[in-house]
Amino acid sequence: MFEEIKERYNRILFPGRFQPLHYGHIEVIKWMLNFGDEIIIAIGSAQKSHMVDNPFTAGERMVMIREALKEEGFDLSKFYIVPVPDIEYNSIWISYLESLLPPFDAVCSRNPLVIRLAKEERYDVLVPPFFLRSEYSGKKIRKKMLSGEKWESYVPPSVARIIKQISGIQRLIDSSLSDELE
Ligand SMILES: Nc1ncnc2c1ncn2[C@@H]1O[C@H](COP(=O)(O)OP(=O)(O)OP(=O)(O)O)[C@@H](O)[C@H]1O
Ligand SMILES: NC(=O)c1ccc[n+]([C@@H]2O[C@H](COP(=O)(O)O)[C@@H](O)[C@H]2O)c1
Repeated sequence: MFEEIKERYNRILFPGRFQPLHYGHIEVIKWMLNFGDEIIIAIGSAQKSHMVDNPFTAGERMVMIREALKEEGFDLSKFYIVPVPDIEYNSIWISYLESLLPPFDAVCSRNPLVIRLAKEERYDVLVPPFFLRSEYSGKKIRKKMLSGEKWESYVPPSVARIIKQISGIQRLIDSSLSDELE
């Protein structure tokens, strides 16, 4: 049986790490706007940066997301972009989000843990289709950055520009090195 999805939500929560924001996220955002009036983009793992899986700071990710939304022609007044540090307490993560964020009435994610936690707190969950996941994936984009392959076409131009301004590729390379010096 299909789960009931309301036709329209006031505010949809979209959590992610956005390391970095890529065109897959842009497609998910376009898709979500068919279901909701406003979107809260929660920048998860906000405390993490300078790591091979999480190279960019929450502030850098916030600027990337805002600039990309502007560049892609979205109406910024429909968006909240909020950094959210992780907590070591999954069972209260949704209440933690409720205490930090504007009220939301649905959650959009493909992450099984996020889906589970949202459903347990009785939120409607919107699961987007995969948009060209073979290419639009943070992990694959970071891998290309590390191996010197072309990565720029997978992210909006403003995101590529910001990554270059902050010497993000060198940071990623440095983050991947061990301290086992010869
Ligand atoms: N190409 C895509 N199509 C549909 N959903 C996507 C796509 N890429 C990411 N998502 C979804 O967007 C949300 C936020 O994703 P996230 O910021 O972790 O990006 P990611 O590409 O999955 O990154 P990583 O590979 O670093 O885990 C998750 O629910 C994820 O499943
Ligand atoms: N206990 C917690 O703090 C908790 C639980 C579930 C998801 N999250 C965060 O939400 C974000 C989910 O994003 P992804 O779907 O991109 O993994 C991540 O930053 C993840 O760490 C945190």
